[in-house]
Amino acid sequence: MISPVRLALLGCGTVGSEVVRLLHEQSADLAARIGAPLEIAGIAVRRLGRDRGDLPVDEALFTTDALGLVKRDDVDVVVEVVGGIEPARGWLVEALRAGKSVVTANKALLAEDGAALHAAAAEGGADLYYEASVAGAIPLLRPLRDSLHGDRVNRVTGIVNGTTNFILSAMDATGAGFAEALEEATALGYAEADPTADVEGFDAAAKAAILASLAFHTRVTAADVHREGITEVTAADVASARAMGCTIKLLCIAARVPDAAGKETVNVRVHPAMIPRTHPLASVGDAFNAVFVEAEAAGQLMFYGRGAGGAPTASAVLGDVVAVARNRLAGVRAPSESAYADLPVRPMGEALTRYHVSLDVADRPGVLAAVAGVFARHGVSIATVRQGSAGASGAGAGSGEDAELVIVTHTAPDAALAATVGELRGLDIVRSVPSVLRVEGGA
Ligand SMILES: NC(=O)C1=CN([C@@H]2O[C@H](COP(=O)(O)OP(=O)(O)OC[C@H]3O[C@@H](n4cnc5c(N)ncnc54)[C@H](OP(=O)(O)O)[C@@H]3O)[C@@H](O)[C@H]2O)C=CC1
Ligand SMILES: N[C@@H](CC=O)C(=O)O
Repeated sequence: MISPVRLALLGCGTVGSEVVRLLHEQSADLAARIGAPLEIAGIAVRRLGRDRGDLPVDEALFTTDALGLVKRDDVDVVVEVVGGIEPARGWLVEALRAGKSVVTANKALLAEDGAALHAAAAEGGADLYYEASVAGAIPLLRPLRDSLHGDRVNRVTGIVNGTTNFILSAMDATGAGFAEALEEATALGYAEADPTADVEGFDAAAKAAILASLAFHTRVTAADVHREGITEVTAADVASARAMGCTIKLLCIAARVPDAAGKETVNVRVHPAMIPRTHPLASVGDAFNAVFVEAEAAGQLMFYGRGAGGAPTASAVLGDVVAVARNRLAGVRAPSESAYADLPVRPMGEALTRYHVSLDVADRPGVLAAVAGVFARHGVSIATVRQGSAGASGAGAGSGEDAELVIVTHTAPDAALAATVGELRGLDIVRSVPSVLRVEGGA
């Protein structure tokens, strides 16, 4: 009789409870695929006695001693779906050093200190799998880690946060403002009680760091990622994007870029951006995720699906569990990730992109020339200018004394645009600068 592969499940919340359910419902298939049954050795949670609905699991398996569970001799594989940096890092380093393979969905930890986990895995000869940490159910990390290993990935552009995509899609569809769309996302259970990590871009920045590290065989941490959230995106921005044939998405962008001396660097950023409605990512609505990968030989690839939620994320977790269990039975471990490139991370000020700038200005002769002069002084070339009456946010809206200028630039360094906007804000002819948005993807 083949001995079971025994799992320590750390966490039994949104994702963990679905892992338990799938392990139960698919136990026969999983055993057939692995060549041995999977068994839950224990489940670590924060509080015992909590109502866990009709979860098909023996209450006696629950413990609050996660580290004790990890250290048990009868545990082969550790599945971590708790989240956060500590104590998760301590548990996983302990498991990996002891030769127990780890499956985790913990993007925050991987983005902050993935190097410590990889080092512990190498030391213990264990596997470290984390497909669920980026874009939930979408098979994305293993294609980057395995299938595209013969190619050279140059750029990854993604919508990797479901909550913000739901909010921006709702704003685009209904004309709602940010607060109203967030309220809807909360009512539907997409946004958490504290939505800060999602709406301020922290969640997407962690995913961007993981994607960039894998795509470019280097180490990028969350601290290396330029991050802006969507809280400043207004209904007026969304309407303006629409008028240009664009929509606004929170994008995660990781790209190889040469520096001035031609040396390769990486630029990794998360921010809202206008993209043309014809772009493959523009039609990604609701809480879906999608990631667009550009590789030298493969060309353009698109990965699409559910990036959040208990069951979709548990699907990715179990896929990893099957892989590490098979490796364990075969007595092998996946080759370690090749972070050989050690590419410098480019400062955001040097990132090149286009901009959509809206200005409320005094409507009198010479103003357009003065504004254009500021852009020219900072080396930012203007592509188009549209003038209308001052927007709803403009100080002189409806007075006939002010006008709204919407300027779209050619590609320019971020620092040059920031200096331009800084100088514009100091001019008495400029009443306000209600919005500055980046424009991506050929609009
Ligand atoms: N939810 C999602 O859609 C996705 C989540 N993820 C990632 O998956 C992980 C889990 O997320 P999610 O399921 O939503 O989180 P939840 O908050 O729903 O669940 C967390 C679980 O961890 C347990 N826990 C918390 N602290 C401790 C502790 N100190 N010791 C032992 N157990 C503890 C909680 O116990 P108790 O039940 O007693 O409260 C709970 O069971 C995170 O890393 C998240 O980023 C990744 C992709 C999508
Ligand atoms: N909060 C995240 C879910 C997990 O990654 C999201 O909204 O995408």
